[in-house]
Amino acid sequence: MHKLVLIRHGQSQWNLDNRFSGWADVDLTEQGMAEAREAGRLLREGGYMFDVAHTSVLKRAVRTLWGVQDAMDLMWIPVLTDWRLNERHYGGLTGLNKAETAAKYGEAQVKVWRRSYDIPPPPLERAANESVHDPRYAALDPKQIPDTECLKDTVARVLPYWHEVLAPAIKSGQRVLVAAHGNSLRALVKYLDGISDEAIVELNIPNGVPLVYEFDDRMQPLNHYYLGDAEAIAAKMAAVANQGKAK
Ligand SMILES: O=C(O)[C@@H](CO)OP(=O)(O)O
Repeated sequence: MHKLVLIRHGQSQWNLDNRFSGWADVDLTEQGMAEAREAGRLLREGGYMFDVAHTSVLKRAVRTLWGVQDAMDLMWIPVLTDWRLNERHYGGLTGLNKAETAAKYGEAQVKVWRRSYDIPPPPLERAANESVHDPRYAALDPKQIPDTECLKDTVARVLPYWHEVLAPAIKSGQRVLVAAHGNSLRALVKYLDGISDEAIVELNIPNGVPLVYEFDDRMQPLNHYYLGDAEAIAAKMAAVANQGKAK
């Protein structure tokens, strides 16, 4: 049996401020850093060990990984960063307050923008898209840099990373840790669990909680579970869902 551990970053400043983040490179709050260290403590106490870690090119995921590695005394393992694990690009909603956006456009519209499978938020104007000039994306074909993304678009970049990099590593026996984002992990989980386009709308991933997947030798998922207190995790998931309420 093979295991994979996924973790969404801890609370970011824009999670706290309830703003759409997407590719904006927002840092963790003190609480977010504490969540990362607590996740590392849970993993260490659960006897987990990793040979390699993968994360996005956004500092909230990178710093969460560092917190986990530090708490596990695993700062020495190889880390690969890749834009394909980035958060879903939030287009023209990036930086806006979610509750204010719901008050303006309605909660139903905000839920469509946040959670629908194939309806993207309004796009950024290319001229306003700072990622185009960001050195971390310099190696990409400019066409690969999105102006907005729906979850389907995120699936289309996350799954090649799964098939080309993560799954072969896990199958070869490597113990892999992935620190990423709410929607890039929803993209992966949708694929692993065969979740329908309709059902994925209701799936919310909590900040800073290890999510363990078990696979058979053919990399078919057998089981998955969060580590930690079930009630606290359910409350964190509900809090994520409620961020789109007008208040
Ligand atoms: O703002 C974002 O980029 C994401 C994750 O924090 O938010 P949401 O849960 O609204 O998709």
